[in-house]
Amino acid sequence: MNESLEVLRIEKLCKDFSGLEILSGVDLIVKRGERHAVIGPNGAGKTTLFNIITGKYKPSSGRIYYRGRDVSGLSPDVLAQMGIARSFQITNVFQGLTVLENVLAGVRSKRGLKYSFFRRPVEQRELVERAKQIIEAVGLYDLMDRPVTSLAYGQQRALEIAITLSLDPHLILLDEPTAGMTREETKNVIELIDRITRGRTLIIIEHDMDVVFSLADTISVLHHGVIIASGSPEKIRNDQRVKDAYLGEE
Ligand SMILES: Nc1ncnc2c1ncn2[C@@H]1O[C@H](COP(=O)(O)OP(=O)(O)OP(=O)(O)O)[C@@H](O)[C@H]1O
Repeated sequence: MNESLEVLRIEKLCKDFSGLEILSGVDLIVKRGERHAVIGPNGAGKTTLFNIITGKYKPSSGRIYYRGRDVSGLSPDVLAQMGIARSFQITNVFQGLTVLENVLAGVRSKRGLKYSFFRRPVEQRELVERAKQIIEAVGLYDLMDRPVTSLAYGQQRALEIAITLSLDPHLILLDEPTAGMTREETKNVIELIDRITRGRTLIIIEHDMDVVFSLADTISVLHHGVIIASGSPEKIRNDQRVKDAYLGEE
């Protein structure tokens, strides 16, 4: 395999909480441009895996390589600056600010600028333009001067994706982006994710198998703390261990 195509390589990753082992030797490779879904039963450790990749938790043992560099145990800030972005939960954004102000805050933080720090007007204009482009891409252009609190649920999720994109990431991690959505909203947000993350690498945790099998080109199945299968949707659908452990008769 060509190493340069690997965005993420996880080797023998273990994590325990107070002696209770949640991840027991996860091996995972995510290639550039992949739409990679991580699936598995409730409590399998999917979110824990995300928390380790994004630096929120440190691994108990094992290594994580991002674009060829060992990033095991680095802080969330450093990893974000390196281009690993996790979708924001709307509860973490500035509720009183407008859509534009929130996305602008992301664009500024990517450039290492603080929220209230005024640059030369020309730079300021360039940042605002970039923020507007992203807002347009997620379909919120007409709402950009609205406060976050006035947005409908689906629109708030679109804003989360916009803020994630404002960090200009190489690797995007989305934890159940369709949770709590209606069928129609789910369809729209999946179409949106597919469109606006093209050319970037995506890892998604998702319980909705319709979403997984329509969006992902690679699926890894986490079960009892290890990846029991990884491959194309076709391969996963026909994998006997996966059927036994998780997909059942679906
Ligand atoms: N900070 C923590 N301290 C102690 N235990 C934790 C912590 N974070 C997660 N766990 C435990 O790790 C296990 C795996 O949780 P995790 O949220 O990673 O699973 P998941 O696969 O994302 O589940 P779900 O599909 O239900 O979201 C659970 O038993 C959970 O209680």
